[in-house]
Amino acid sequence: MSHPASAGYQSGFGNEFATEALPGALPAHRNSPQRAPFGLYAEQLSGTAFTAPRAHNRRSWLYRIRPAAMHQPFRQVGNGRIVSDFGALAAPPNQLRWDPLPLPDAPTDFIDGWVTMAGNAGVAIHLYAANRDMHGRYFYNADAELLIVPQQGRLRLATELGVIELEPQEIAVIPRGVRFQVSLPDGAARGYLCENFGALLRLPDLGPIGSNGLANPRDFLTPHAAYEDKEGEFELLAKFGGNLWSARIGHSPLDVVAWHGNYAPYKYDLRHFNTIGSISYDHPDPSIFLVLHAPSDTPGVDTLDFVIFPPRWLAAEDTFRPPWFHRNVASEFMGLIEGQYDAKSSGFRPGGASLHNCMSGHGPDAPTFDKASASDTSVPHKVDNTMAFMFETIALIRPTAHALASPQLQPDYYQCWQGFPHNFNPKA
Ligand SMILES: O=C(O)Cc1cc(O)ccc1O
Ligand SMILES: [Fe+2]
Repeated sequence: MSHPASAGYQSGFGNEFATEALPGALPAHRNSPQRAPFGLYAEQLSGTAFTAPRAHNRRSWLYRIRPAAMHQPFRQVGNGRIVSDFGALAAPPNQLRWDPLPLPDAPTDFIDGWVTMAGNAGVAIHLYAANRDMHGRYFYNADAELLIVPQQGRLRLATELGVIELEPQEIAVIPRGVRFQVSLPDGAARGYLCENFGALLRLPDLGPIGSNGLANPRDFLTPHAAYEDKEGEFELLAKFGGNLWSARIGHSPLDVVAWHGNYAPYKYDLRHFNTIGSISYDHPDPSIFLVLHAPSDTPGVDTLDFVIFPPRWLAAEDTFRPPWFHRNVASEFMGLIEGQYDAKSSGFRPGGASLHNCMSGHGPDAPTFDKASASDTSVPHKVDNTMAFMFETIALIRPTAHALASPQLQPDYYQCWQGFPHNFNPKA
């Protein structure tokens, strides 16, 4: 398998990067010289407490044409279909599944295209569907870091710290506070978003797996510095305290000419995931598919797990190979980027979503159960052309009113677990 090299990006997870779009723009050996090079303003962007332990401390130094403080006052604007209060409704214990969100008819940019599906204190889960570029409009999120999972159409993420070109089967993370603008090279785009309110996403420990495997750090890519030196009548939009606020700004805020530090956006190609599984018997817990997680203060318990189900070989003998029937203390919101998910024969479509909340029974649908119960497990089988994912959290994932009233909600989802025959025969 070969994929394009990391041309145009700096590689590594959480590294101390250093990059300048103009040679000499990055001050040497100090952050805040009396006068920064080329008349730039030095500015620190902190993503963790100043005193966070070194291993978790994230901040970057930005050398920019104008300080970030230079804009008109913010005024509150409508939140559109973005919801931040997840306590208002009773969350049903039903298994829920949605068809894909249709692409919009009216002109809709990446921010206007957010529809909040569900959330809790640790995460907010949205879909986006958009058909036009953010014209003269820049956005930042003071509430969370933003995990972007495109499903259809590429995204061009022009951020303060450089440009990320993103396509389906890749993900990006934009740190809290980083200003950015999204354009759509394919004219339309759709996908999933997860706001992470908890600890910053990090790579999991590997335990007995050893020093390599799952998502390898070198496959995470951070852009080089790139800046716009542009004056005009622009809008700076902020998501702050759950609400949207708008300010006029007379220049592009993407004016960072050089930066260094470890608080920066990144992308990762899910096709590079080193998938590990059983080569003897039994289907392991899905924690082996963990890409990134946000740990809580309790060891082993996460406020967000980002898990994928990539193409892989199934080789376990005398084993029911697809996901088993189960109930978990964790709550699971799933999406499908491409192909078919191996626990479901139909109905879970690319761009669609499902929600199996705390202790709600779920697992293979009836046709999948029948097929896997009868398959020949003496030969390996490749699950191919597929990419599903899961946002899993320790807290209940509470669907929004919109999600529960959505025309995409499948009222007959429960049917896929009806009609399992009574096979029990104590005399067999
Ligand atoms: O519900 C799901 O499909 C996700 C899932 C997959 C798996 O292989 C084991 C447990 C689990 O929750
Ligand atoms: Fe599950």
